[in-house]
Order: sequence, then structure tokens, then C-alpha cells
Amino acid sequence: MLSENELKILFFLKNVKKANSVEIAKNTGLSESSVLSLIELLKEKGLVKTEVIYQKYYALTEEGSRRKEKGLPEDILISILNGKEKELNEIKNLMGNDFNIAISWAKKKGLIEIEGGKIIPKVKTYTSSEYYALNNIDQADKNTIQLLQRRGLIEEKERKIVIVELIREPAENEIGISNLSRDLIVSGAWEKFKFRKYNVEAFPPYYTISKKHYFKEFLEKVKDIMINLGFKEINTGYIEMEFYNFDLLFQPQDHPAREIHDSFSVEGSGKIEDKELLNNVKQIHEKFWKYKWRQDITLRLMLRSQTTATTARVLASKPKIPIKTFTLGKVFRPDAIDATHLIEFHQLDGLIIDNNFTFRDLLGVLKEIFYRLGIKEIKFKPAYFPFTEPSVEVYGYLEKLGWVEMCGAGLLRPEIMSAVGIDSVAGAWGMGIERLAMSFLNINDIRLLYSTNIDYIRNVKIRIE
Ligand SMILES: N[C@@H](Cc1ccccc1)C(=O)O
Repeated sequence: MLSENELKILFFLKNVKKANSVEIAKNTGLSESSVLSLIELLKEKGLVKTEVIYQKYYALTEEGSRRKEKGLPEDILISILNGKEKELNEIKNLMGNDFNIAISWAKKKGLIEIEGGKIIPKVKTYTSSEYYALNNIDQADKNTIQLLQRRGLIEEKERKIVIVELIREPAENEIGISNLSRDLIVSGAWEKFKFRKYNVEAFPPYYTISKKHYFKEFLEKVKDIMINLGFKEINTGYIEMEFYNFDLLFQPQDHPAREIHDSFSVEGSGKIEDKELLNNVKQIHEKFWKYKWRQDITLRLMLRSQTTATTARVLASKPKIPIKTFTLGKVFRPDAIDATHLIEFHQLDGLIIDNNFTFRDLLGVLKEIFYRLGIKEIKFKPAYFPFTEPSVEVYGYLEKLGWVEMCGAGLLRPEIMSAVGIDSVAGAWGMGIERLAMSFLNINDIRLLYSTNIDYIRNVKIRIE
């Protein structure tokens, strides 16, 4: 008796008479390996005959697949340069392992010149023929194929292809049916067919249950905690003016205090409507830091390096006191990526402004937040931040790592409060989220928080209560 899958193949062959196993798989929706075993069954039943051929084809190597996704090193180099000269060293830091390959191919292809430690691009944009070919190997010409092989991006492989030819159509009584319909009963045709037996031991298909990515779930948990504590969520954009990221937070323009961390700059500049605020900040910087404050610097764009920039925007928005806000979002800082460092990561910043708010209140709030995050033991240590006085660092006790620095906090400086014209007390804090998540989710490599490996995400056992 013929199974439904055998019938699928026969039905397809009835129209085309002859087809290879790959085409059959494509047209029937069966996998190539089940087509191959079904063909054997059909052959035994004398319905088809087969012929085996071996076909050469090109498959992407592991590196090839990576390049197909991300681009060839020289393509990336040209896009980083974006038509402008850059220092060799700068590019080397950005490109890491791909640097040498990128330079050597870009030189060979006449895309760049190197002079006095600088890379001079000869083109503004570039997409290599190798890149096109990786995405469309079947259409690549011989030279490109050879080039891809030499670069180790593809390799020649051989596959077995079975050509199947229909030699006889099945008789009605060979066709097993699993559905007895009204028509079959009424017409009496059911007598001609055989009934297929149910296989009660067959495995059901495996369906994965969809779920949220565990890191996203963690971020939502943190937000819930803040909302339950009565904080209002505020979000602002990733591209920020230096004004909110630095100046309004009393970080002087040309001073190491501005560089408590590095940041990425963005081309172009922004605009600030509140001229009075702008002037207040200028006056305060010039009076207390004693330097010539520049408006062009304050308007420059950057990728925000701390979510305290959002706190700064809340302060500048003439909020109605008392107020409790938080923001949870990405920040960006240049760094070498490894198991504990990323160049974009999340911070949670909070702000409380209230007339009778004290430093002790702030410590209490932080203790409560950490308690709800599952960190029952914390320690405070005096610290320095350009925007708070007094300032503390909060250390949390994590079972695996011991005491870990988790949060910076303090009362916002009077220089900031007077610039925004708020006559009250403000407590503020900022904490990194990834490290917390790693401990919470029991993950050792920060990069796993952003894993897009679907098998890993499906199978990893992570529970967030
Ligand atoms: N923004 C600081 C943390 C901080 C925020 C608010 C007050 C004090 C400290 C950081 O990134 O390190």
C-alpha cells in the first residue's frame, strides 16, 4: 500500500514523468533525505526507476557565510572610511582581525593608497564582486568562483542526485486512504481502496513554543520593579547633544571630568530653544570651572554615553515637583568587546526631586530597588561623579562574583539645580544592567545576552520569576 508521502511523489511525477530528487523535494515539500528513502520504496513496488548521478557544486565555507552576512573586509573598510582619509591605527582598532586582509585586498584592488600612516580612499563606496557572488553563487562567473576559492570563501563539494522516472501509475487498490469521506461511502468507491492503519507510536511533530528573549524579559522585569515603586518611565533618543550628555550635568568641555568615559561622536549638530538655560549653563561653567565655554561644542551630536542624559532632559523640562522618573535604555561607549564588555549596553537612571529629600532617603530607595532585584546585601562607598555631591557607589553581593560595583548615585549638585531653576533637592543614580542580568540569568559571557542563535535561545534554561 502506498503512503501519503509516496503518493505526493507519484502525483508530482505524473505530470513531469522524470525529475531529480532535489526537484522532487522542492515540489513536494518533503526533505531531501525522506525523498531518497521514499524513492527506494517506490522502486521496490515497481513504480519508478532511478539513475544516480554525482554533481559538483560550490558551498560557502564557514568564513564564506560570515562574509556573506557581514560583507567582505575591504567593503567594510571602504564604508568605514566613507570617502575620508583616516589613520591606519584608528582603523586597525576598529577592524581588529580583519584589518590586514582588508588593507591587502583594498590595496590590490586599487581602492586605497597608504601614505604616512594614513589610508587614503580612492572610492567613496564599494561592493566587491565577491560579495555579490557569495549571495548568488549559481550565477557567478568562472574568475569570480576561482577568486572565492582562493580566498577560502567557498569550497567545491559533490552531491548525489537521483533521477527518478515514473514507469507505471499505481492501481487504485494500491492507494491507501486515511480519510473516509461522505462521497466515498455514498458512491461505494470505498470498497476499491485499502484503509491505512493508524500508527499510534508515531512521534508528533515538534513545535517550539514562542517566548520572549530572556534579556528582553529581564529588562521588562526591571521596568516593572521601577513602575511598582511609583516611578514614571521617560525615554529619549540615542543620538544626543553634548549639552544633555555632559554640559548640563556640569561636566566641563575641556577637562578630564568629561572623559569619565569615552564616547562616539555623530556628524552634525543640534539646537536648543531654551536660550536662558543655555546661558545659565555657560555662566556656571565659566564661573566655577574657569574656562571659555563654547556653544558649538555643546551642540555637537554624539551617541549618548550615559542615560543620565535623559535625566538631564527631565531636569531641563521644568518638571512639576515632586517627581520620580526613571529611564532604561542603551548607551554607547567605545571599548574592546569581550566576555564582560560591549560597546552598547543598557543603563537604568533614576531621578527623585522632592523638597525634603535627603541623602539617606536616596540610600534607602537604592536599597529597596536592589532588594527587589534580588540583591539583598549592598554596601555604599564614597565616590566621585561630576554631577553629584555627595556621591556614592553601590556594591551588591553576588553569589558567584562577590562584591560587585553596580551603581553610581548622589544628590545633584547645586550648580545643576540652579541652571535649570529648580529650588529643591534631587537624588539621581545610574546603574549598568548587563552585569546584573548576567548574574540574574547565570550567564558568564555578556555576549550571550544578545545571542541570536535560535537553538541556544530555545533550549537555554533560564527562568525569570
Ligand atoms: N552616569 C553615571 C552613573 C551616575 C548616574 C547618576 C548619578 C550618579 C552617577 C555612570 O555612567 O557611571
